[in-house]
Amino acid sequence: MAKDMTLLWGSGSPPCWRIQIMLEEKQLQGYNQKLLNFYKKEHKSQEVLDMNPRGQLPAFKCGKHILNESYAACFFLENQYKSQGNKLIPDSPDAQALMYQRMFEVLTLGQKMLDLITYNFRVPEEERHDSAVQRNKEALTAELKLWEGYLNKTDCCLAGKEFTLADVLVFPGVAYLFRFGLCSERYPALAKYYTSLKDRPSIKATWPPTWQSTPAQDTLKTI
Ligand SMILES: N[C@@H](CCC(=O)N[C@@H](CS)C(=O)NCC(=O)O)C(=O)O
Repeated sequence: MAKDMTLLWGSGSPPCWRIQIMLEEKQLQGYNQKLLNFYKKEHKSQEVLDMNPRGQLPAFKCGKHILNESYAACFFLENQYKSQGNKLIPDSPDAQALMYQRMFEVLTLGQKMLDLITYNFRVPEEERHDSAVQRNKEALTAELKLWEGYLNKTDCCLAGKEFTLADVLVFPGVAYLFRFGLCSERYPALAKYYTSLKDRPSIKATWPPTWQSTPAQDTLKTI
């Protein structure tokens, strides 16, 4: 069945990584895949646009179904392959409620992270303001404190002891924070979460290849 799936992806992109982790968790190795280069603008190629008119990655096709949103693809795979590989939606109402809550809350964390990390790429030099950077820093710091609090209250994974869909969707963003220099000492619960999951087979097998060959950055080291 995995032979009927195609993933166009970019290295280091959290949304792409989510689908890769999901495919591993569901034992769907052997899918067709193509690693594209953002710097060469390969995500704007006709091949991608045919699957994703926004020219963004991931672009994922499963049989006749195109799923360009990482959340949509992960939910679809969990539902279609419920009994294959790891079950990622817990039955217990407590764990399920926490899983849904955290997986959607991370969209806010992701936005605040990108507001700061991508500021210089997005905003032309003459329009940049130190005060805007400072505001972005403060917003991200406040958000990270919330996540520290959440992770201090759980055992290992976001919704309890079991690895769930929330971890598939959130872990790549947390890894991205550390890739951009988040300080483990100032954010010990996030660091513990990152360390405890980074060697999970589905995550290790899909670690962004460009992160292995290029040095980490220090954009977030002062927050
Ligand atoms: N909502 C999408 C987000 C996809 C997305 O933002 N992809 C980024 C890479 S992380 C991209 O392709 N950016 C290039 C662009 O927008 O031109 C998802 O979660 O799948």
